[in-house]
Amino acid sequence: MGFGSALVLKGVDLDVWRGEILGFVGTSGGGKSVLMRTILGLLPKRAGLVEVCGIDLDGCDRATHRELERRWGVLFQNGALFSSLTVRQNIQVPMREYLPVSERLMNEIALAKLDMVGLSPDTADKFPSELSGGMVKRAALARALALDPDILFLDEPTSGLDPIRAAEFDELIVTLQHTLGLTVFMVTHDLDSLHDSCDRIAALADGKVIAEGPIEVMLESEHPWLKAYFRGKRARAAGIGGSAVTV
Ligand SMILES: Nc1ncnc2c1ncn2[C@@H]1O[C@H](COP(=O)(O)OP(=O)(O)OP(=O)(O)O)[C@@H](O)[C@H]1O
Repeated sequence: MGFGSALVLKGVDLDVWRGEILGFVGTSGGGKSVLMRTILGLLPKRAGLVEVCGIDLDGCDRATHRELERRWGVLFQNGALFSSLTVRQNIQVPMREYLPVSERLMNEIALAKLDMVGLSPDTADKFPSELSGGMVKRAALARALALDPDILFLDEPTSGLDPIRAAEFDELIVTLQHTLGLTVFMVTHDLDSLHDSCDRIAALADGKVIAEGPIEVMLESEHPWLKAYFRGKRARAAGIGGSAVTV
C-alpha cells in the first residue's frame, strides 16, 4: 500500500480475533490510519488480501460486500460527523443506506444508541458544532453502532479528550465489547487505553507489524521503538513499564 512512489505498508500480516479489543500502535505517520482505511476499502491496495469474517473483500460479490459493510461500524479520527446534520440525522445515515425501516423506528433506534453511549435524548437535535469534544466522540460512536455491528473500527477515539473523559470512553468501549460481544480494532496512541482496555496490541513500524500480543509482550520487547514507547518516561508516568513517577 502506498502513494505514488512512497510505500507506506510493506507486507503487514495481522489477525484480529473475534471478541477482542486489539490496540494498534505505531509511529506518527507510520500508516495506522492508512491500514484501517485500506481494510475498509476506502483506499486501494496494490497487493495483498484483506479478509473480514473469513471473506476476501476483493473476491466477494457486491451483495456480500454490502452485507459485510453492515457488520462493521467506524469511528473516524475527530468523529467525522456531518456538520450540517443533527446528531439524530448523523446516526440515521447508515440506517438510510442499509436498513429499510420506518422513520419512527429510525428515531427510536437513534435514541437507543444515544442512551447506549451515555448521551441524553436532547442531544439528538443538536448539531455537531453545539457539542463538546467528548460528546462528538460519543455521538460518532452512536453512529458507528447504528447497525448493531459485530466489529468496531476506532481511529484514535480518546485523542483530544481530557484524562477523565478518555478513561470514561475506554470504559464505555470495554462495556460495549462485553455486552454486545463486539470485536474492536482500535488505532491509538493512548497508553492508558492500551493498558486498561486492550486484550492485545499490535505495533507497526517500517510498514510492518513488529510485535503482537498482550501488553506484557510489548513490555518485554527489545525493539528500540517499543522500548522507547512502552518503557519511556510517559509510560512510566502512566504506571506502565516500571514504577510511576512520584514527586
Ligand atoms: N491520501 C493520501 N495521499 C498521500 N499520502 C497519504 C494519504 N493518506 C496518508 N498518506 C501518507 O501515508 C502515511 C501514513 O499516514 P497515516 O495517516 O496512516 O499515519 P498514522 O500512522 O495514522 O499517523 P498518526 O498517528 O500521526 O495519525 C503518511 O506519510 C501520510 O502522509
